[in-house]
Amino acid sequence: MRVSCLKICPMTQMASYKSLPRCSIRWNSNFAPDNAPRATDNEQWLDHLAKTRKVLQPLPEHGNGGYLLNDANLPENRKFPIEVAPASSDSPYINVRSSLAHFTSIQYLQTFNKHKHRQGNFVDVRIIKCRSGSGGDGAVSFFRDAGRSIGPPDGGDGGDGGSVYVQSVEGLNSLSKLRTTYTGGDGSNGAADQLDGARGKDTLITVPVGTIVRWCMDPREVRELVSKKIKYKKNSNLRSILEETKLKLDCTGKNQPNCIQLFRTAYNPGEGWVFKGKSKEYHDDKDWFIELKEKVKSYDIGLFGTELQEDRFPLYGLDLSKVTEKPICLLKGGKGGLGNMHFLTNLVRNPRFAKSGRSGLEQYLMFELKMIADLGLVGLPNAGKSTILNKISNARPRIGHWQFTTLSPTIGTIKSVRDETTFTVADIPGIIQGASKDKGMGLDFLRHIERSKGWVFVVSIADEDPIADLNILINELGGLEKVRTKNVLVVCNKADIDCEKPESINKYRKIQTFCREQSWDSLPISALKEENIDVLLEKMAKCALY
Ligand SMILES: Nc1nc2c(ncn2[C@@H]2O[C@H](COP(=O)(O)OP(=O)(O)OP(=O)(O)O)[C@@H](O)[C@H]2O)c(=O)[nH]1
Repeated sequence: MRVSCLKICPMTQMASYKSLPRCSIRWNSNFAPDNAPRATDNEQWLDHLAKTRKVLQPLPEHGNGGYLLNDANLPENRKFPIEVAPASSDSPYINVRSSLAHFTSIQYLQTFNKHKHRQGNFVDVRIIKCRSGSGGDGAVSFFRDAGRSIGPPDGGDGGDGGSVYVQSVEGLNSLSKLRTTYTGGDGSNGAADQLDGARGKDTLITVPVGTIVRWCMDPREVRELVSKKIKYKKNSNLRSILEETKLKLDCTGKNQPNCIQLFRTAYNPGEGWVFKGKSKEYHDDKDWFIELKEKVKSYDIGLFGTELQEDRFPLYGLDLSKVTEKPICLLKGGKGGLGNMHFLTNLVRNPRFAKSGRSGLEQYLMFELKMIADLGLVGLPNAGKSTILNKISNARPRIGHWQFTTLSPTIGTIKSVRDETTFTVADIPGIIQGASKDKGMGLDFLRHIERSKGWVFVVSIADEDPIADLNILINELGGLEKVRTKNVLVVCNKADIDCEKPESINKYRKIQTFCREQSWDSLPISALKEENIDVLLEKMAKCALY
């Protein structure tokens, strides 16, 4: 029995249907495997490579940003400040310098890891080590049979390494279940009888919709770097050190850099051989091997060129704001090495060498979950945000009379009374003065309302100066300019407290005037007593949907 299969010779790039022998099958000992590349095929291929070397130079032109990770996936906040340093004339890359704070997460560098103390299982930032598999080595083997002690080379190619993929799916709402490391399987080595090695197993990272994947530095390296800097600058804080430390990256992109170029640790073109029997030194002395290496160099250059095209990661990250139909490749596995059957020529009769597989890629990637809610509730701690969400939706965030009862965001879904359309509202932890400098719970949770259409400011009318509270919130959120990019509604909660007193009315009037100047809507409510909730819902729907 013989199995018919399609075998493509990487040298001739020609495909032919031939019979492929399988190990357990007895067959005519006078015949070597008939689909092995022959000496003439191989010579033609090697000559062809030598002639086409110029065509296969590593890609000097700036690619369009990779085959999968293209512009369409860039997040909205893609414009973080970068300095583009003019690349040297011989470099095919654009050098980009940007603050380390853009490529790391402060949560992972703080000794007190805030994310571990949140409510429930909610985790919205993870730094994950990803490694794609290495390609297997080509095999050095010769056909043998009863009547033939040594036949033509029949070593198969190594299998390709497994890749790391990511896919966003519905039904998940935390990154807590992600592993700390994802590794693609290594490709198996080739074997005798022209058997190619098995492909390494791919690995898939499943994340919630709304996750952004960014390239980042090894957190251990960043921690070392920061601790060294803190020794010299005693008074500086973590955030300012990250802001001041600039990171230089090789990027690609036509006019503007858009992808970070990743490099594999592997051999130079023409190198990367696996020897069996005789050593590398023995072969390096031989003219025929030097000549062969020169020719194979072209094959390697072509291979490295393809890798350079594929091994790129979007500078501003990969935005998985919708369900991804097919998994997206983050890190591609290494290519398997060529078996010795490809090196039989009229001059090289017994190639006791094969090519080794290409290494995989190892990178740290930061997964950041940005929940996608139509409206975000923002307010100082204790303003009554959770109470509002509790009253208007089925969500049950924690409510308490102490500050920072809410430690993680909660999303509630609301059905508009008027036209039955639904919208979502996110309750995030309270913001205090200095939150942008990491005071209180910091501003990390803002990521969850960054993409919201509207922001609902909740102030407590029972507080001494609600207008000052509103200004604190606006300043911490980045100032009026930034706030104006959203639909804004200002809700004065706790209107049941001292509602008849002229001071309370005055406080509300001041807010009303301020809002009118900004063309924002405002209204007083009592979430606790459910007063004015219907009007609130109507105004919220307007804010979220129009
Ligand atoms: N009198 C009165 N009390 C209210 C009203 N709304 C909320 N409260 C109370 O205010 C306190 C804080 O309410 P929360 O809803 O937890 O406030 P929060 O803004 O979510 O607070 P953080 O979780 O710290 O951000 C609770 O004791 C509520 O019962 C209201 O309309 N009137």
